[in-house]
Amino acid sequence: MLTLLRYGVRVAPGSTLLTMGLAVLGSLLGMAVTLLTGRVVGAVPGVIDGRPGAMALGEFSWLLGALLAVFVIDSLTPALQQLTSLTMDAALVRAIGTGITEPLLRPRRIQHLEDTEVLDVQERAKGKGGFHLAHGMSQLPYLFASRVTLIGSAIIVGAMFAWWVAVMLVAMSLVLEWYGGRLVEREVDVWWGNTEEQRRAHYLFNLGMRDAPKELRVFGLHHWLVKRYVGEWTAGYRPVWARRRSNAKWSLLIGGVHLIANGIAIIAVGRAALNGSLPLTQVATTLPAILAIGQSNNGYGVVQVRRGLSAYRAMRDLPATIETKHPEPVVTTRHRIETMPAREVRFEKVGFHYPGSEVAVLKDLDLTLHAREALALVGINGAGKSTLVKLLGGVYQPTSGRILVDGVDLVDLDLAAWQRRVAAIVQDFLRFPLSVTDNVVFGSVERAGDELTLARVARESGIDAVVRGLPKGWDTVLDKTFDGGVDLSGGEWQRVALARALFAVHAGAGVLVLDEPAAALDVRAEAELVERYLELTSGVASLIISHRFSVVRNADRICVLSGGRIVEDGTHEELLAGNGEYATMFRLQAERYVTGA
Ligand SMILES: Nc1ncnc2c1ncn2[C@@H]1O[C@H](COP(=O)(O)OP(=O)(O)OP(=O)(O)O)[C@@H](O)[C@H]1O
Repeated sequence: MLTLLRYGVRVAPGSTLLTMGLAVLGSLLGMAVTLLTGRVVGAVPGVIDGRPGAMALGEFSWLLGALLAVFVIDSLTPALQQLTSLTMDAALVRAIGTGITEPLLRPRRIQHLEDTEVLDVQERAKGKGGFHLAHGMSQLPYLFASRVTLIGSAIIVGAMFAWWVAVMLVAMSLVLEWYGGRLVEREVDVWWGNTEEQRRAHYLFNLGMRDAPKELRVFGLHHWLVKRYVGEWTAGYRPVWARRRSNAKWSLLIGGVHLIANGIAIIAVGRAALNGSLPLTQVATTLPAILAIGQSNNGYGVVQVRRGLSAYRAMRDLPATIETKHPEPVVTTRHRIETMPAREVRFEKVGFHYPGSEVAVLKDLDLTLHAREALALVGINGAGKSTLVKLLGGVYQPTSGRILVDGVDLVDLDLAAWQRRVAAIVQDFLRFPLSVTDNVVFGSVERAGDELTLARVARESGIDAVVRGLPKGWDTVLDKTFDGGVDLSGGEWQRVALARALFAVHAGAGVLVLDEPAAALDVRAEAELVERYLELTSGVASLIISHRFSVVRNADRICVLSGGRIVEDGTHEELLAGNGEYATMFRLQAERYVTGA
């Protein structure tokens, strides 16, 4: 509790302290109500009979007034506490969100995102089984309050009646809480997506709600989906119900023992009252205190806090785990990256296999991309073209060999600065559900307000015509689920992505990578792109990857990637004359077009 409290105070000092303060105040006021009630009840017979030495009516009225005042304040604190705890919660959710995402986003490479240990810590930080750190934090005030109530009420029972009763009740309450917590924990573990069927049910639910609206209708899968979902869901929750049944047995047993302990305490108080050894005030104070101890256990809260603590520890360990396993390169040398590459980017005997995989995607690959040159890279599916782009962008590091930019090894360059020099449209480029402007200027967010460049790239990429047709022009949100938003076609999106890359180039990027830029374009748009390709990329080193030879043949130079190496290198004409892989692939494609015609 104290660890989480410290975290809360660090992140949201005001609202955390207020929330905890109000929770503890609520408990103290509750106990004050118990004490005052005892005194009021104890004083009543004397006041009615007007016994000598008994409380005067005036004093009694004050006592009653005090009880009422404390009761009213006690009733108001939960509402206040809810307000402050909502504020605390908002601050915590924000802090936890950045606490988890920031360490994952910070590294310039992405190996850590495929590291199972990092992924595991990240999963735990997010809160396994839905037990988010924020949930743990939200239980903290109740747990603090229940502890204060437990201790305070035990003192009341001990001081006013008998310490053995107080000790017995506290021990029973803690045992019940501990055991209740264990039962909750076991049920939760079975509950939260831990069965294969639950995961499948979850997948089917998303399929129906979000992922496949068109296919489900086209293939008439509606009834199949509902039936399958119900089947998987029912099967998935069977272990949960089995666990619940077995839990209920134990809950009844331990709850029974707890009740017996409470019963013993109440009978003991009753006996003492009847034989005259316990005055009425003590009786009226002790009985509610006994009940308060009985109710102060909170097994669910304990589990929430315990799991919240484990999520907190994982979140705290996440940056260190990433830094230790995937240290960011420390750059000691200074280079003028703003002008790189002035001559070339050279892959020198580069070998690469993905983390966790033994398969070498690239083997001793040699390739030079000259400054201001348009180089096309071709190869069959899975040849490693996109992988090569990832290495060029520095998101992965070669497992052997090196990549030299103007003779400087990429590992000796400031990676963040180098990545700003590379503008790329990758195959699975991002489609931000934001305005068209945002989608384009994200190419170089520092130049976001540059209207001239925006207009220029709109012309060059051909999205000016698209934007003119949108209801709010550049401000239109590119996602139909937002008010006034629209959905673009695949080809229109591709132009937006092209505009984004061109925006980056005009903002100063020195390398332009176009990975399948024409895949979703219609024939005319493709022809336009091809026609303007060299013009668009003049002045930068550009690498274009495409299976369409109409796009590729215009490049200054074409390289064929096969078996992890560059096996052919030359102009379109040279490669055709060479009669190698390129010529075969080209003729196959050309033949199909000719036959089709
Ligand atoms: N993250 C990854 N982890 C493990 N293997 C991967 C990963 N990404 C790609 N691969 C493998 O690397 C090989 C090369 O993939 P890559 O995407 O670079 O091919 P490509 O030439 O771009 O193919 P395509 O023409 O289909 O786009 C493939 O065998 C692929 O399965």
